[in-house]
Formats: sequence, structure tokens, C-alpha cells
Amino acid sequence: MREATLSYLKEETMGPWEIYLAQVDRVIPYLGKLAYWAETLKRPKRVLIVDVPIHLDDGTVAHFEGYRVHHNTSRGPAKGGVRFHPDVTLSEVMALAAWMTIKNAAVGLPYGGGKGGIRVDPTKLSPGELERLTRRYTSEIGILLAPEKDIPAPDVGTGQREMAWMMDTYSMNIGRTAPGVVTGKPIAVGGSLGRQDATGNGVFYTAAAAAQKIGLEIEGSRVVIQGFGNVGNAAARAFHDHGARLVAVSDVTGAIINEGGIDPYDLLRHVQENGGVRGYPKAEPLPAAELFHVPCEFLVPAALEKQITEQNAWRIQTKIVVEGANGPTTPAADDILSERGIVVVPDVIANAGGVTVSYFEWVQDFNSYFWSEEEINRNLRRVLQDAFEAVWQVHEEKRVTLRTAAYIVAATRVLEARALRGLYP
Ligand SMILES: NC(=O)C1=CN([C@@H]2O[C@H](COP(=O)(O)OP(=O)(O)OC[C@H]3O[C@@H](n4cnc5c(N)ncnc54)[C@H](O)[C@@H]3O)[C@@H](O)[C@H]2O)C=CC1
Ligand SMILES: O=C(O)CCC(=O)C(=O)O
Repeated sequence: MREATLSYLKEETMGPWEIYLAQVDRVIPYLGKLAYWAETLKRPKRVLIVDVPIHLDDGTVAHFEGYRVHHNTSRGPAKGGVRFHPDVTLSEVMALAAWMTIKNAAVGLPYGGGKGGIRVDPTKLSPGELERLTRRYTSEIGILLAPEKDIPAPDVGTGQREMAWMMDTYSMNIGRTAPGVVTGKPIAVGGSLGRQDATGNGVFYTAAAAAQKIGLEIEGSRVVIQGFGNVGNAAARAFHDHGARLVAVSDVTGAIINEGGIDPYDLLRHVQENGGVRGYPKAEPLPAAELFHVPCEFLVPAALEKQITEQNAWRIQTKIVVEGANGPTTPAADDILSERGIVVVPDVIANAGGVTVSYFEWVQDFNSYFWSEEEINRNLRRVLQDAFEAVWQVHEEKRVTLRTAAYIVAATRVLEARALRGLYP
């Protein structure tokens, strides 16, 4: 089904923010009276651009540009990760923040949407330089942070280590330990069991829910994954643990294929020792551009935005695309996949496992009472299955894609909150 879009831009000129706006345009006709408030979704609430100067190890000073965006706070504090990547732009962070608004509402978490980032290649900095960068950035965006106001978490290029530095810097600045200001922390400083693998596990849970709807078995199915970082490798292990076969995988160093199956645990050891999937001895090299054309039942983009486009969507040979990454599919590619009968489990549901366990972590930090990993994973699966089911119903009732269905559910919740709160305090 091809959905109406007000998009006036060609795909190649669309940045992440324009892609987000086109996705919102598609949902407005389904919002009824709430469409009156839809402009709220098209504007970030606040945007902060910061200069982050640090001393490099050689004694010189380097300046980096950082951002923190609150897209919407109608349903609760801003929540979303921090990206360290050389291609980070304000437009990208605005889109990532907006996708957090939609994601948190689609899953029913009491949060708005936020996101942050620094334009930096973290692989070029020493651990000391990275710590100074993270701490200075945290202080610079400190005017926006608080456990009830804005709670960062990991994204591309950041992880537990950076979250511990952020929590410590914020705590030093306010004079008391505040574990609830950041999620995705190490367990020893108030992190939650299950957070590390939560996004990848959530990719698997939502993939399994979609598979069940179309009568597809996980056992014996083939999986292709783009990106073997936090999300990609945890998703690979979850599929493998449930009897699926990882046949091809890529990261920034290259792509590899083995039709007989790749053991993700063994591949992870290789990546930890060698810095990437390239050169993995139990698979053949594959041109990176061919990855999406490898026949499979599940295709999981788990790297960056704008990877599935009108250029390659025609050649994708899968049953279900499960978006581990944020914004990997353009609106034009969405139309092509939909016309070809390929199910797309959209990012705002598929990768919501991370923020869901972040929410559990935040609740645990407030209570200083910690749950077992079994409780975390059971609750995570329930939350994602319920969210998926609600979205699937709208998809069937309104005959729209799962993405538009998720946006209908989420936008309705956000705009109801906006309308109830009114415009003037
Ligand atoms: N970490 C989290 O909890 C969450 C992450 N996400 C999204 O998942 C995606 C991946 O994030 P993480 O795994 O956390 O990042 P990460 O930094 O741990 O891993 C990123 C992976 O992508 C690979 N990559 C980068 N450029 C690539 C390219 N052009 N082709 C193939 N592979 C490439 C990298 O080599 C690495 O393997 C991002 O879109 C992120 O926003 C979404 C929800 C939560
Ligand atoms: O865990 C979180 O708070 C946010 C994770 C994130 O940045 C995302 O879902 O894209």
C-alpha cells in the first residue's frame, strides 16, 4: 500500500529530520481532531548547541561541537541517547530526538523525547581524551539535565563507560550522587541487569511477534545483520539462541557471509580482538553493498540512518525487516517494501527494548531496589509484545504500514497529553 505523503523532497536530498517530517505527514490524516496540535510534532521544543573544548594528550586544545535536543516533553522528561560519531549533525540529533518522542509514546513509557551527540570520531581519541570530552560535554549540557528533566543513555559510539563518566560529572556538579540522571550505566554504579543486551533482545522479541503474525518459524530461519555493535551483536545472539542462522553480517570494517551459519559468540570474540568483522576466518568476504541482497527471512539494519533506500529496496530478499537502527529506511523505500509485501517492524517499536530497560533502570535507581535479570527480560518482552499487538491492530484496521500504525498510536498519546496540558501555563 502506498501512503499519501506531503514530502516534496527527493530522497537523496532528505536528511534524517526531513525523513522524520515526511513520516509525520503520513500520520496527520489519521489523527482526527488531534491534528489541530500536529505542529507540535514538527518542531523541537529546545535545541542546545555547545562548544566542547578539551586538552588533547599532546597538550594542544581541540574544540568539538555537541548538541542536546529536547524534541517533546508533553508526556514526561526528555529521554534518549548520546551519539559520538564523525557525521553527527544538528538535523540528525533533532530527528533522533523526535524518534525518541514517538518511540517512548508508542511503547507507553512516561517520557518525552531527547537526544544528544558530539561530532567526533571516538576511535581517534585516547581513553583520557574521551573522558575529558564526555565530562566537558556533560557540564556544558548540564543546564538541561536532571533525573526528572532529561536522562541521557548510550547510542552509537558510547556505552557504559561514558554513562558512568556522565553520571559522575553531573553528580560532582550538584554535590550528591544522582544515579537516575543517566541510564545504561555499569551495574556497580546503579545500572540495570539486562540493559546491555536490551535493544538487541527487543529486536528479537518484536521480530518473533511479527513472524508469528505471518506464520514464519524462527527455528531454521536465516538472518542478515548490518552493524555488529551493541544492538547488532546482541540481536545476532538472541536469534542464534532461538535456532536461527546468521548468514551475513557487516560493520564499518566490511561484510562477511557464510550460508552455513556464523556463530555470533565466536564472531564477537574476533571483533573484540581485531576491531571488526573483517578477516573473520570462518566466513567469506562480501562486498558491503551486497549485504542487503542476501536472501534471508529477517534483515536487521543495526547501524545508521538511510541505509534502505529506493536504490536497494527493490533487491532486498527478505520476509521481515526489523529496524534495530534508528531511521534506516527512507519513506520511498518504505513504499517499495510495502508494495513487495515485505513486513517492516519500525525502529520505534523494534529498537525500543533499550529505552524500556532504561526506564526500568531509572525506576530502580529512584527506589534503590534492583530486580533480577529474569524479571527485567520478562517485563521487557511483555511491554514490547503489548506495544507490537496494539500497533498490529491499527495496521489491520486502517490498512497502513506498521510504521504509520506506530505513529498513529504514539502521536495520539503525545497530542492528547499536549491538548490536555493546554498551551499556556
Ligand atoms: N545502543 C542502544 O541501546 C540503542 C541503539 N539504537 C540504534 O541502533 C543503531 C546502532 O547503535 P549501537 O549498536 O548502539 O552502536 P555501536 O556504536 O555499538 O555500533 C554501531 C555498529 O554499526 C557499524 N557501522 C557503522 N557504520 C556502518 C556502515 N556504514 N555499514 C555497516 N556497519 C556500520 C559499526 O561498525 C558498529 O558495528 C543506531 O542507529 C542507534 O541509534 C537504537 C536503540 C537503542
Ligand atoms: O535508553 C535510552 O534512554 C535511549 C536509547 C536510545 O537512544 C534509542 O532508543 O535510540
